[in-house]
Amino acid sequence: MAHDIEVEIERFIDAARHYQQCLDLATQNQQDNNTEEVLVSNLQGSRRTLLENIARWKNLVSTPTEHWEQTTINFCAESSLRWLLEFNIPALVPEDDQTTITYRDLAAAAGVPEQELCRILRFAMTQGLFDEPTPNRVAHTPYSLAFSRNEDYRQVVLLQTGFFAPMMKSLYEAVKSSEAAKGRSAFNLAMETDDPFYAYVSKHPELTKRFGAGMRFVSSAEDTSPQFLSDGFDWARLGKAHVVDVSILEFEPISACVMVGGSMGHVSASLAKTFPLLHFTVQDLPAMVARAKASPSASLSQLEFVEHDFFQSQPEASRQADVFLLRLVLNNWPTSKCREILSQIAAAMKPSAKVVINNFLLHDRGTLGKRTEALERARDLFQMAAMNGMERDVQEWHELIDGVDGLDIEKVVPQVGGKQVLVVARKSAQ
Ligand SMILES: C[S@@+](CC[C@H](N)C(=O)[O-])C[C@H]1O[C@@H](n2cnc3c(N)ncnc32)[C@H](O)[C@@H]1O
Repeated sequence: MAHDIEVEIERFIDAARHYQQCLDLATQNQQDNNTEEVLVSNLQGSRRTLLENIARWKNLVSTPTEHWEQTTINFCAESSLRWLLEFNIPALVPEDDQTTITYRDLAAAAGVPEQELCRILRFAMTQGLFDEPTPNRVAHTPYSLAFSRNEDYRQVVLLQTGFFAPMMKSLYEAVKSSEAAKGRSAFNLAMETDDPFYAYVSKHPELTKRFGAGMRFVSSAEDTSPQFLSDGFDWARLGKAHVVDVSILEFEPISACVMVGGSMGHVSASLAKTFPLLHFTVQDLPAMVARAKASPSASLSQLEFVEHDFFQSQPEASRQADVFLLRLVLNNWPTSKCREILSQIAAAMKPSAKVVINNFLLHDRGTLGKRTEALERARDLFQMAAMNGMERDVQEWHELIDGVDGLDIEKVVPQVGGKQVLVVARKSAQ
């Protein structure tokens, strides 16, 4: 244990030294654009290493009592954050770093009681959110300022704290009352609805808006770009071919500069641009198809949108398809449901057709940094709570496909240094 701590201290000091060197170089400001790119990437790397080290340290040095204390801090942090963002407090604090606002003026501007505001802000300040540089006057920190400058960031955190958090907290009740056996999830319990997750979100405009903001924010913060899908499968070799993409993207259009042709069917749209000989049939439920047909993607001649429920037999036209593409779909469903979806596809496949699955990959325990692993596992728990879905590791992808009559796995390709995986399957020999 003492040795572990010693090694951890050395790692931490190394990362901190590296971080400081990067900062020093950056402030000397004598570099050209190329050096600046390297510096930014080095800074990013050493910042992440520091965060990973801190996560390991916390686990290493905390006693059970301190973990309990941390849990108290965590749930207060979550609820105070929601309170401050719902009342849009960040937008009411002056952005200029020389200017501050009194608690009284801030409370009046937000229309909230001064005493509650003050108590909630003083807790939030312990988490790096806002500051009180002189008594009774509130100022921004870089963290609180980000909410005032980036509305998508505010919306995505409101989605987490106001919608995802209650859903995650119902995981216990969901298992206790065997909701999965009734086709329901923790989400159904928390929201007191029988609607499936996506149907519920699309019926609630405020939630749909928050999801749209969430998708924009996540696509700028994480590498979920379709580039890996484009590079990882030999699309060019198909020549003139027909691809059935079994789902559209779920929520509001993302700006055309982020995703080719708007978000509706953005993955097919992006592949269509790179591989002009491919023709795409993009399927989804009726409401999604109606929205897609009204989006900019509808004008692309290589794309057609078709209503289809993937638990039903594929339309006759799919029998000529060369590829069935499932991107970020199967993690939304438990294995038995995934097999139903894949069986419908297998039944429609011509002998030379392929199934291409693009999803997140669960890495083996202990092979990633603690914080990265926690985020990956959190994504898996989110799928469990929302839709009884799951993220899968390499073995689980094999098990899933092996359990589908008429499909054989061809290859599983993890993204090097990334979060994604490509699973390619072919029709079993008769
Ligand atoms: C996570 S999104 C897929 C995202 C998209 N493929 C992408 O890569 O961005 C899941 C999609 O599955 C669709 N979906 C859910 N149930 C469906 C069903 N029974 N049949 C067809 N599509 C369905 C939803 O409407 C939603 O568009």
